[in-house]
Amino acid sequence: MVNSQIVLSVEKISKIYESAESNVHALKNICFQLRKGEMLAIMGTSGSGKSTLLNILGALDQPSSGKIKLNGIDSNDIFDEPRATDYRRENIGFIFQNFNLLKDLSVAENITLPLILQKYNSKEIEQKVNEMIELMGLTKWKNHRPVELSGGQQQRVAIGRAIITTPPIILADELTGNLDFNTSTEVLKVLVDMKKQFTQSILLVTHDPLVATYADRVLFFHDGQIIDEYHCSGTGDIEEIMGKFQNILGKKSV
Ligand SMILES: Nc1ncnc2c1ncn2[C@@H]1O[C@H](COP(=O)(O)OP(=O)(O)OP(=O)(O)O)[C@@H](O)[C@H]1O
Repeated sequence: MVNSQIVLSVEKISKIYESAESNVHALKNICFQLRKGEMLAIMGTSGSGKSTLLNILGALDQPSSGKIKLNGIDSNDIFDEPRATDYRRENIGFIFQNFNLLKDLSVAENITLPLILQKYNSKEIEQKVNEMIELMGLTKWKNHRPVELSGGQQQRVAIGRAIITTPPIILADELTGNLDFNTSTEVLKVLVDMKKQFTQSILLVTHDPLVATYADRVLFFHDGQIIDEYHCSGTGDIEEIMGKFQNILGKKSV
């Protein structure tokens, strides 16, 4: 359930990439909020600023102006190392298109890592990891290495790893980009189940309207701005989302 608590507040974020030849205004006064338990999808044309936004939310890059507040922490305080690394570890779970699992570690060990980094004790670690592996339907694969798993199974491991510490926010970048339709559907259902079970807040960037139908809300980006919004409450209409996306694609050629 989405509740009224605001987890992430993006306040007038702008980003200008400066170079000798020209300046690129990649984000222009972006404002939005994410509530606890909400899944928000960001869709947009190529070059509309999605990766720039993800980098800023993940404390990998600084905005030129504006600020973000995550779980009450003001972003102005977090962009310098080593604080940024601690901030990421404590507040953000990442899910990537290419899974980014550690290839020499087993499924269980990959899921364990964030708990070790956050200094959970060994009893808690064992219990949490076993529970997560069961929830993800990966019990049979617990001691296998990622290379022995299908793409969908690997992405389930990545979801388990991102959510195991129930961070304030999960950032997902094209999480179905390497998966076929059926596997994407299976992975998205797992993600939605996890979201409900842990009241987890998730922001995902996607080109895939199927992904957006599972979100609670979609923000459409074009040329560094939010130009449309769609409330789907987890049962979005793929035709309607496609229609809005086509509209943005049309704007691109104007
Ligand atoms: N490091 C950089 N230096 C200069 N310009 C950049 C840099 N990174 C991105 N840009 C520019 O900023 C704008 C937004 O880029 P961004 O990568 O955020 O878009 P995107 O929506 O993620 O695109 P795509 O869907 O193609 O990945 C683009 O015009 C891009 O060329």
